[in-house]
Formats: sequence, structure tokens, C-alpha cells
Amino acid sequence: MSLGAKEVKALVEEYMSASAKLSNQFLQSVAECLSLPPTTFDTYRGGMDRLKFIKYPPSPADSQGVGPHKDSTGLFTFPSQDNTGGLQVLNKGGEWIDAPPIEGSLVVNIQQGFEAITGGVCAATTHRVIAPTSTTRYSIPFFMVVRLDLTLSQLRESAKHIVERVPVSDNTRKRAEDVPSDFLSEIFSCFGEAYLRNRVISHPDVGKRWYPELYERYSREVLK
Ligand SMILES: O=C(O)CCC(=O)C(=O)O
Ligand SMILES: [Fe+2]
Repeated sequence: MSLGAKEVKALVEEYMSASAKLSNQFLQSVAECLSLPPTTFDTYRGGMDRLKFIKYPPSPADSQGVGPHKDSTGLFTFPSQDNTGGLQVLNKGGEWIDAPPIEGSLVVNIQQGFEAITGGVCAATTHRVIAPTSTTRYSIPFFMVVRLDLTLSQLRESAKHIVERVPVSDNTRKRAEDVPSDFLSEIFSCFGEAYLRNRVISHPDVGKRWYPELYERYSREVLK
């Protein structure tokens, strides 16, 4: 089936709005699982969710698909994938386990933003994708984002508050600043600035052209 640009746009908007609704409900369920009021995390929610379309062409064995990483800029990722397989997550024992598509179910990755908001109580998911060897793999992850005007001090306050209230053993408690993330540096006024820096630095040709002063400044600054 081939679709025109207008139909694709409508379909993507429908998918994103359904995913946003689902992810808001999920966020409330997670709060309840942590014995917190369902709306605890609602104020951290941002309005600039992202949908990514990824194509993995067949590649020689052991080629890189996506290397081990944690998703950084938001709360949760809902990666929708076709039936090829290849998505893996690192378990607590340090072993990679498959996260295959299962009919009627969803895979959810915790992002570093949620790890920081919960003071490390909910650790971000380390995951990777093994490149397919004989078929093309398609996936469409939905990234649920944090609000861009969230400041580091608000984040610390939240982490403190949540870590105090969530009934977990002391050794799983961490403060927000213990969570490794580019987004928690003192040099940013808010999360949105950290996000912009990441984009400007990661795409230098675009950064230099459209944000020349910021590119200069961000290239000089060292993250603490
Ligand atoms: O392709 C996938 O299933 C996951 C991709 C991924 O981890 C990412 O885009 O951050
Ligand atoms: Fe990812």
C-alpha cells in the first residue's frame, strides 16, 4: 500500500496522539506501582513527544544495529517493532536478553529523565539492537518527553521527595545528581537548554549554520 504525504501525516498524528494518551495512563500506573498518588509525575510531562522511523537493512553478521545505550531525553520509550527481532535489554545480572515483539503487548524502556525524577528508584533501561542478517527490520519507537522548562533544582526537589516516599530499601536510593546524564549539568538553565545543546553539538553542520553563537559556546563548555 502506498500513501500520499497528507495521509501519512494524518496517520502519524493519530498514532502520536494515541501513544501520548497511552503513555500518560502508563505514567499514572507507574506512580501507583510506586505507592504514590497517580498524578505524582504529571507535572513533569512535556508536549514535544517524538516518533522515530528506523530501517535496519540486512547486514553482515555482527554488524552494529544500535549499540548499547539508554534513552536520555524523556520518561519512557515505547518501541514498536516488526517481527524480525533484534531488540535486547540488559538485565540486572548483566546478561543481554531478547525483547521480541509479542502480539498484544508493549515493550517499555525507562529513560534517563524518569531515572532522574525518581532519584534512581526506576533505573533507565540499557538496550541495543542486533542488526538483521537476512531481512530488513523496521521499528517505530515513541519517545515520551519531559517538559523542557524543568530546572535542575526542581528535579532535585522531586527526586528527594520521591526517594523519601517510595518504600524501597536504602541501597537502591540515589540522588538525582548520581544519575549519569548530560542533562543534569549546572551549566544549563533548564532541561530544554540541555536538549538544545545536545542537538547543536551532535549535528555540528546544522548547529554552526543556525545557532553559530550557541555552537561556539557549547563547544567550549565542559559538562560538569
Ligand atoms: O529499533 C529499536 O527497536 C530501538 C531503537 C532505539 O533504541 C532508539 O532509537 O533509541
Ligand atoms: Fe534506544
